Amino acid sequence: MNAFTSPRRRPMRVAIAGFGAIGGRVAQALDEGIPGFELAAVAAQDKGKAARRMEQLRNPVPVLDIAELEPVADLVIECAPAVLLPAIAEPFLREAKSVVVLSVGALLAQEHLVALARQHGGQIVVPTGALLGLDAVAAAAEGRIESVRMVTRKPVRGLLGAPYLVENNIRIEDIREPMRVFEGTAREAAKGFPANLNVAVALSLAGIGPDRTMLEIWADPELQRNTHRIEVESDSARFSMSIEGIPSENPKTGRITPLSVIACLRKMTAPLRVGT
Ligand SMILES: NC(=O)C1=CN([C@@H]2O[C@H](COP(=O)(O)OP(=O)(O)OC[C@H]3O[C@@H](n4cnc5c(N)ncnc54)[C@H](OP(=O)(O)O)[C@@H]3O)[C@@H](O)[C@H]2O)C=CC1
Ligand SMILES: O=C([O-])CC(=O)C(=O)O
Repeated sequence: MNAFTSPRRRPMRVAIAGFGAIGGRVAQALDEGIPGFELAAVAAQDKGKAARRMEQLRNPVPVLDIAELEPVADLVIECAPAVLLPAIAEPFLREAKSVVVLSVGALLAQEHLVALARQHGGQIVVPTGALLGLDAVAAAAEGRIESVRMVTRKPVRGLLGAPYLVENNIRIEDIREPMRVFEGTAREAAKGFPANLNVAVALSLAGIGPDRTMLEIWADPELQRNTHRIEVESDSARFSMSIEGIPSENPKTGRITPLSVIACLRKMTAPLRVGT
């Protein structure tokens, strides 16, 4: 028996930083009940809007500022704009608590967070999110991986406003055919597409790192789903996998993303854990 699975353990108090497409759905699941966890508080920018959304929960919790979350929670789920990651994560990591990170791309520019977790005994958890197969990639990385390539295709509205497109004057609003808008490493993609390609960074952290994980991004005017296709070549296996995610209320974010967070929470306390 461990601290998480002990039946006598009091529920982990969860704070959700960001009450949008991901945070709202995870809050709903916690409100309906995930064994071993209880929702303690959320943070949002527009507190009035968040308070109205909160009315839909059976057991409403306070809407706080990010700085007020740590004292009331044992674990925080970061699902806010990427720039807020340090403000959300640092107080929890300093207290040896866990931080579930969705703005994974921001971790590359904030490497001190991993050092902070190591120093204080906290933990940063990156769920598979909108992707798939990170278990196989992590297993292959215990041997030798030669290459990891991902091709992402998104509907135009899922890419609009990305800094890389703006800075390079790449117009996709009126395209009539699929257009390749980016080719490069996961690290470069994280900078150029901070709200669209967290998955590429998650893939890179599970495997061979952000400078060797290669990525193509296509804008496709006919497409309805966020599509990621991954090819891995390693000394234990060659595998390819793809996922066609249905966009959520936020067209940049797939519906499966909050479900991945919910599954991740369940796995933390489950008496039977399946998958690495
Ligand atoms: N790892 C993965 O697989 C994926 C990761 N993501 C990433 O997850 C993150 C969240 O995505 P998503 O839920 O779709 O985003 P949304 O835009 O739907 O929600 C973001 C939330 O953050 C809140 N917020 C903004 N500023 C502040 C602030 N200063 N203090 C507190 N809250 C604030 C917003 O509040 P308000 O509404 O009041 O403005 C909103 O509730 C993004 O970084 C996204 O890129 C997305 C998809 C997949
Ligand atoms: O939903 C997706 O396809 C992935 C996504 O937005 C991200 O990685 O940020």
